Amino acid sequence: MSIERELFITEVALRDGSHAVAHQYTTEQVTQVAKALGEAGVPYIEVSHGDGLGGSSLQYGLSRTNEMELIEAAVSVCGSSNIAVLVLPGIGTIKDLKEAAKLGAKMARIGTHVTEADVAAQHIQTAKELGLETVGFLMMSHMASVHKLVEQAKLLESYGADTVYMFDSAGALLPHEVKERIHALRQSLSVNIGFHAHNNLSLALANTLAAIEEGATRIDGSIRCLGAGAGNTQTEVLVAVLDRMGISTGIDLYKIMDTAEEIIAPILQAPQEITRDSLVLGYAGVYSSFLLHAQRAAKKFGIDSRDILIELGRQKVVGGQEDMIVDVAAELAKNKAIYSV
Ligand SMILES: CC[C@H](O)CC(=O)C(=O)O
Ligand SMILES: [Mn+2]
Repeated sequence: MSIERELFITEVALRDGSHAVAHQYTTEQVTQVAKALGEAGVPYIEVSHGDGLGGSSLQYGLSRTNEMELIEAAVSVCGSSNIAVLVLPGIGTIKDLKEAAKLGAKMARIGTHVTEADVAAQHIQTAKELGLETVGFLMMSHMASVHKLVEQAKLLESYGADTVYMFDSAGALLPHEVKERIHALRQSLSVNIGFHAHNNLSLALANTLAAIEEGATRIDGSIRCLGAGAGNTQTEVLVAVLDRMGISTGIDLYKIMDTAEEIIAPILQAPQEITRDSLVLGYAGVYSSFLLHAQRAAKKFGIDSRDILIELGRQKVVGGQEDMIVDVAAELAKNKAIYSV
């Protein structure tokens, strides 16, 4: 039986949420979550290291479990849902992509920094050749003008992406800025438009609704907000709100709420609240996945993690420059020592 959906939700807790659990997912956890999400009727479930295939490293954080094992486990229990994998060219390789496809992944989501779309060409083309539904996405979209965003999105479309997403990776955008950007994308592209929010300024749902109003039909959610920083648009809340708006997602509201309460809540290492640090991510426009790295560096150097995040925002540090977090912390600690004598 085919389910009627006007809007397609990709659940990202098993990928974006990997940042929040320091990439420590076990096969048992992924199996339990993917099975429940499948039963709830979630169309796409993303499973990968937080930084995508191949992300397990000292730079990004070592995974507890090989992600191919997690993908295989999710595929075996997800029913008619599709498993998606995330790939950042430069981290994830074509070989990783082929391996994930062989294990049964059905969607590839290939992303770059908002000004670097050209590095995604080969990965997008390969994903299409592998028969995968293919998403191209642009991260840290608050850092580019609307004109630049559209230019880069058109490149992703020209490489063959079926859908182009705008990612508000820092949770820094305000609703009117989301509207303007999604409107421009909708006007300029023929493919599906998607949106991925972070809740650092408590705007994930408002921004998501703004994106939908402007024509986005592919939306990322994280159940119980399990994602980097303050997490993403909370899936079960989004499903309820869309239902009230008369927009069908094909997701069973009771089942997704039960999954959040009974399966996800016990996995959370800390409540997905907007803490002072996650608030600063949105305020300063810093990549949400930097949160735990900055907190660790703050502890090591005896300084306030907010100062590290503000400085990273000032220096416009982007994904892939995680080593800068320690450099910035060391510099701030040195200055603090100099000025305190
Ligand atoms: C893969 C890096 C990053 O976490 C992708 C993402 O979810 C974002 O930019 O928000
Ligand atoms: Mn994210």
